[in-house]
Parts: sequence; structure tokens; C-alpha cells
Amino acid sequence: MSSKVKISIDNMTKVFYKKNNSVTAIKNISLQVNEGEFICLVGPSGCGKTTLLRILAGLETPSSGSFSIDAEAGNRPLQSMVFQEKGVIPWLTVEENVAFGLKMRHLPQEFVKKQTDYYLKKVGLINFSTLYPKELSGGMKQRISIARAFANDPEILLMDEPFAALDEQNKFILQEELLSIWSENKKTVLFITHSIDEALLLSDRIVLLSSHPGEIVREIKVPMPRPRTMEQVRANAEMAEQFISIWNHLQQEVQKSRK
Ligand SMILES: Nc1ncnc2c1ncn2[C@@H]1O[C@H](COP(=O)(O)OP(=O)(O)OP(=O)(O)O)[C@@H](O)[C@H]1O
Repeated sequence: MSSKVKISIDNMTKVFYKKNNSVTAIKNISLQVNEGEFICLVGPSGCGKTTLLRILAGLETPSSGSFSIDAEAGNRPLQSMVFQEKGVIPWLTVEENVAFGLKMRHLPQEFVKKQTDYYLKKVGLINFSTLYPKELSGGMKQRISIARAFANDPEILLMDEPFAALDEQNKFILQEELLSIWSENKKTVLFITHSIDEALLLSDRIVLLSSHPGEIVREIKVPMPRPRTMEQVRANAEMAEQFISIWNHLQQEVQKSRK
């Protein structure tokens, strides 16, 4: 990981205004993410995690505060986003889905083919490239989204619970595949998860948010060296301590939000 700051979020607040009331989704969020850093955002439901990612993706505007993403020269997209579901285009084949962003940028056909095949191989879909999403399992569809996001070669990757809808076995496989791809090109990643295990496995740093409105309450540097596997994470005493500490935080925040 470099010491260069890639994402800088400065005192950001987002308020949604409705007819007769307003909802503050996130409040005074300040965060700096280094180039190549993998950060997981963990917090109770409704604390504004998705809102924060949507702002960074340019899909919402902050009510106050600001952010910047350090962009290198060239025509790389600023960010790619991977969602929990519905991230694939149903009328395009697997290959066309992965190539979509590259084709939109009118990159040379040869380069698009090379980049697409590389990531299709990485996620184990090269033999399924002519199929349509309806012919695939949920895990395979998420693989398309991951392959497309990396193939686009964005400045940063934003991932909103990409594995939440998968069964445990598929989830473990995809987590390891994601880590394997990430370890090659060290993208800067902001990843939302409700799974403490997942956050401990994937992150360099875990950012804990309070219940609604979401404020950053703690940052945890994950002490375990890489490469990591879920078995190692679960067998490690220090990680077990972190798990309990995060679990207690979430319990307290959920109880607070119910009062
Ligand atoms: N477009 C919107 N209009 C009005 N309110 C919104 C909008 N988007 C989000 N909110 C509100 O902002 C708050 C934060 O929502 P958000 O989806 O960001 O939380 P979250 O932490 O991602 O939740 P979860 O973990 O359940 O996915 C919620 O109270 C939600 O109702």
C-alpha cells in the first residue's frame, strides 16, 4: 500500500429532505484512504453506508462537506461500483457484460478482448463467455460484476455488499477470488459488509459507523499479514478479539437505535 492519499472525504454530511421531514443519513464523515488500501465499512443497517458509496460514485451529492479522488492521467474511469444484485445487463452475454465499460470508452478491439479474456479467466468464466445471465447462478453473476469492475481499471472500486445474497460456500470462494485479483493490481477499495468475518478477511482497515445518522466511531487496522484465508482468520486469537469487539459495537448501536 502506498502512503499517497487516493480518496479524501472531508466533513461530509448528507440529509435527505422529504415532504414534512428530513433524514440525516451520514454526519460529519472525514476519512482518508491510501492508494491500494482495502477498507471495509461496517455499521448497523440504515447508518448510511450505501449513501456514502453513492456519493463517491457521483450518484448523490453531499449536503455539506466534500470529497476528492486522486486521478492519474489517462482516460481511466474514476470509479466502478459492484452491487449486491442486479449488476449484470440481462441482454448481454457474459463476455459482453465484462467488456461493456471498455467498449463504451471506444478502446481498441484487441485491447478489449485481451482485458476481457484475462478477467474472465481470473473469475473462472472463460468457458461460459457466450452464455446470458439468465443461464447462470447467483455466484456466477457476481463474478461477472467483479470481472467487469476490475477490467474497467478504475481509479477506485466501490463494492456494496457484493456477496450478501450468496450462500456461505460461494461467498468464501468469491472472497478468495477477489483477494487474489486485488493482490495483483492493488486497487483502492471501499467495501460495505455486514459480515465481521468478511471485513476481517478482506480489510487493511475497518471503519466502524454508528447507528443512524452514520458517524465514524472507530477505525481498526487489521493486524494479520496477507495472504489470509478464512480458516486462518477464524483460528487467530487476535482476530477473534477484534471480532468480539466489533460485534459488541454493533450490538450497542442496534440497541441505541431502537430506543
Ligand atoms: N434516496 C433517499 N431518499 C430518502 N431517504 C433515503 C434515501 N436513500 C437513503 N435514505 C435514508 O438514509 C438512511 C441511510 O440509508 P442507507 O441505505 O445509506 O443505509 P445503509 O447503512 O446502507 O443500510 P443497509 O445496511 O440496511 O443497506 C436511511 O434512513 C434511509 O432511509
